[in-house]
Amino acid sequence: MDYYGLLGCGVVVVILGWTLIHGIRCYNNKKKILLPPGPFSLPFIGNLHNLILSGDQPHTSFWRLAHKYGPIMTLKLGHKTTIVISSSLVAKEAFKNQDLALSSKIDKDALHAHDHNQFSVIFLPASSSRRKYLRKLLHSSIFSPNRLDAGQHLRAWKIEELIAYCRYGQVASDTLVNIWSNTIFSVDLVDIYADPKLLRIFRGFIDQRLEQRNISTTVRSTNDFLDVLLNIREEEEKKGDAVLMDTNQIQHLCLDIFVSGSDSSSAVLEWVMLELMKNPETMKRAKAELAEVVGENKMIEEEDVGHLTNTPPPPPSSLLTREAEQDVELCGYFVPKGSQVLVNVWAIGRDPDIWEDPLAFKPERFWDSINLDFHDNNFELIPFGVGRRMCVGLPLAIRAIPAMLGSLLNSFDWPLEENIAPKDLEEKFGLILAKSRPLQLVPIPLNSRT
Ligand code: HEM
Repeated sequence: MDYYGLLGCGVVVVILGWTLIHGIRCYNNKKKILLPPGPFSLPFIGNLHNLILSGDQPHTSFWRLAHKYGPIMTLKLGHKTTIVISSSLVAKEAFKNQDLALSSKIDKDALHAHDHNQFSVIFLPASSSRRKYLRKLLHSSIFSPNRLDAGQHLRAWKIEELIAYCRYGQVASDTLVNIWSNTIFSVDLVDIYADPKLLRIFRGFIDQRLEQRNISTTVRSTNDFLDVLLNIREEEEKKGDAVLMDTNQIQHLCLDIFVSGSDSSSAVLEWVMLELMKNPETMKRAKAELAEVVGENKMIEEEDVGHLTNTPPPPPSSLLTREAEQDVELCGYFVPKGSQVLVNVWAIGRDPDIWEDPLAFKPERFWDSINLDFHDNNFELIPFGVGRRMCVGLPLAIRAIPAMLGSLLNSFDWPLEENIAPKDLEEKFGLILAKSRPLQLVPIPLNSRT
């Protein structure tokens, strides 16, 4: 075949190929799969009226609507298409098979202030190489078993301080903030935590540490998370690599850890204490176990935690919030690119098909699985999230929170507050459900028993 013959064949092949691909696309479009079912939506406001009129918190409204429309439903929140997942089976289907496509976070304008969206492990797209790098670093440099062991004395010391003061409530959440701030910077942060300009505060710590390191290049006495990050930066500089771990990145990473770690942990502690107050038998059993395993009036070490069955942290999460990075087919329905995907963790944790007597506080329901499996195969229990976005602080949370709770129970009697008002049981909506008003209890030191 001559040159022109070959060229002609090539053109025909290209045209046929294009026609075939175009034909397949058209066929797929016609085969159109539908969005999940959901209530009729109004122009502009979508289904916001369904949520507002119910008078409930968003997670409870979603739960009620799911009874009518099923475990995967579509709502329009304003103009935004929102897919709400309310069962462990659909969550499993979504995150076992489509995790990457569903692992981006919902973009919010507020995140663009100080470019937090560009540096945050929480808000960078799941496929971003910077995010992968940061997540790996958090696993290996702050939440690895060795690192956590190394920082254990520090956390124990903070709990001792708490027990010493014990003005419970305010102090408990302050202690948790200080545990994280000591892990990162080796200083207490709580007095300034209320300041909204946390990034600026972190900057001050970083500059101060850099100065100390300049004065003495050999001594790295704190060896906390900040030192680890500055060491990484030094390595990058030495190798002449592009410096990823610059001061800006360090500030944003610290902000992520503070925001994620502090509220969630203090919420758990408050809810467990409240539940124990409401369930005196369970409180009695927990205290008896602590006295037997550790000895009355002693602090609980993190290594004791694995031997205790009565003090599991109940999950205070409400919703996991994700955004579909591409079109996805889920349980036979269409989840369009750009839609927000909400997983109602609250509803899954209260599903009567999974949990017997789901609203009762029964730590004994976990006795068969002392080491609660919060990991990926167990979609019935996902307070720490799932897949690529799963809580990176989990290994710390499941050691530090029970140690703190156990120490409080083992050092004090907590007289039953007879007038727990209905308001005390109310939730304040957020991705982590806090109490609507702080729990105030009066501890009685054990050695003051008559
Ligand atoms: C009982 C306490 C805690 C609960 C219930 C909790 C829950 C969660 C949840 C639900 C997520 C989102 C997961 C998802 O979207 O799939 C998350 C993410 C995260 N948590 Fe936690 N958390 C707790 C403690 C902590 C602590 C102590 C830290 C650190 C000190 C921490 C750091 C983080 C970070 C950095 C992320 C973002 C992970 C990512 O996007 O890759 N958390 N957590």
